Amino acid sequence: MTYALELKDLRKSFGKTEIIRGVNLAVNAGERVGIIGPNGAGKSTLFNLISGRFEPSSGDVLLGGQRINGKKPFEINRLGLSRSFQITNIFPKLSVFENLRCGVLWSLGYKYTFLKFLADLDDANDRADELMKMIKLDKKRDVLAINLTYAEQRALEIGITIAGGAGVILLDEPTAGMSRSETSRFINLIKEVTVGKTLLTVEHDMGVVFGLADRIAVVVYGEVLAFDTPDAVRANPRVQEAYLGSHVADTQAGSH
Ligand SMILES: Nc1ncnc2c1ncn2[C@@H]1O[C@H](COP(=O)(O)OP(=O)(O)OP(=O)(O)O)[C@@H](O)[C@H]1O
Repeated sequence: MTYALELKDLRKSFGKTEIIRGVNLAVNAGERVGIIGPNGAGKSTLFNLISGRFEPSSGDVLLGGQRINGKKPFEINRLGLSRSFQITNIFPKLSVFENLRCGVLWSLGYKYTFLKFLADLDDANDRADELMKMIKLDKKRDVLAINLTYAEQRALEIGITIAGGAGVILLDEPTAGMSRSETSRFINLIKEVTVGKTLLTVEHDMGVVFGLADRIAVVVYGEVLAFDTPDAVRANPRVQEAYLGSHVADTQAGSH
């Protein structure tokens, strides 16, 4: 069976310290996976290994069965994996439409001539329009990104992330900094725009991860302690002991 994304005995050391310590994870196509764990557990490092920002010390990362470790982030992107960052990477002085069109054109690659660029432009315009509707910013088409609300900027960021049509999407704390009502609306938006795609998110907010993920990977000290459905993770005594205890108690008390 080919997985959308597979990590095989993945390890990463910085100096003498092993931060990722033999991670195995197999994600099915179309699955939504939330990665949770205490501060410093290695979640961001894992994302950096998957997206090609860091090279693993050993082990493999497979995208659709193809080994991608050692490849550059842009090469991995062209192979169908797209990542958004906690820090938004939108162009503040471009409009919503222009930002999305840049995302589309970038995904087509740098290696084209001006004539090819012009030929692609019509398609890029159509695709940017389509994305704008998906992220519900069509009424803000010509507004500069800098003048959007924070939640709108995050939506734009997601639009840019999915612009190239990647099948595997990595989102780093997509709802960080949002109010509660913005967060629940945003979870729905993420679900809508990633239908049919494979989604990995790093999350601190338990409400978000339990609302969004089909399966949750609990990372503790660079290892995957559990990888299971939200209910099974909630009920897992090892997870409760190592990490979730207080959150689970809160959740069960109905505080989210
Ligand atoms: N480039 C680096 N060089 C050295 N150490 C690093 C580097 N990147 C991360 N680390 C260390 O690896 C460990 C895991 O960090 P990482 O950022 O992956 O954790 P995290 O689970 O994402 O934490 P948080 O929830 O706080 O974002 C930390 O101890 C961190 O100091």
